[in-house]
Amino acid sequence: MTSDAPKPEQGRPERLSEGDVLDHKPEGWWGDHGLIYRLFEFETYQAGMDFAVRVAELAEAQNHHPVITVMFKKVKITYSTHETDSFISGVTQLDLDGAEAVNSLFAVEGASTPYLKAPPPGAADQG
Ligand SMILES: C[C@H](O)[C@H](O)[C@H]1CNC2=NC(N)=NC(=O)C2=N1
Repeated sequence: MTSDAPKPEQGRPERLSEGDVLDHKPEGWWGDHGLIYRLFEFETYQAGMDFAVRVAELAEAQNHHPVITVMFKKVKITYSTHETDSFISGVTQLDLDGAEAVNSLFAVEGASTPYLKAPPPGAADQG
């Protein structure tokens, strides 16, 4: 008897379980319902917009594109993978890699752009 369940799509990234996402999500990111996301705060609207542009450049370089929501002095970045091995969108290693890269970008920008609000000391270990 052959199973009629769709076979994992060859060459597409594996959709991770919720548990794997929680275990491996980068510092400061939240994960649920097939998404990971983080809210970044800035001193000005323009600083947030500048950061959003840098995230877009990163996404193009990685060919992996998050949803970028620009608000007043806040930017929300949300990653999920549309084309997974299981035919439905969800979190894959590509999203974890992207989120890690966005964290590095924020850390660097924080160092060089006075308008970015660096996380308060000790905020990192609040997950
Ligand atoms: C053809 C191109 O490589 C694909 O459409 C890429 C583009 N960027 C992407 N971004 C995201 N978030 N998920 C994808 O599955 C995806 N696929």
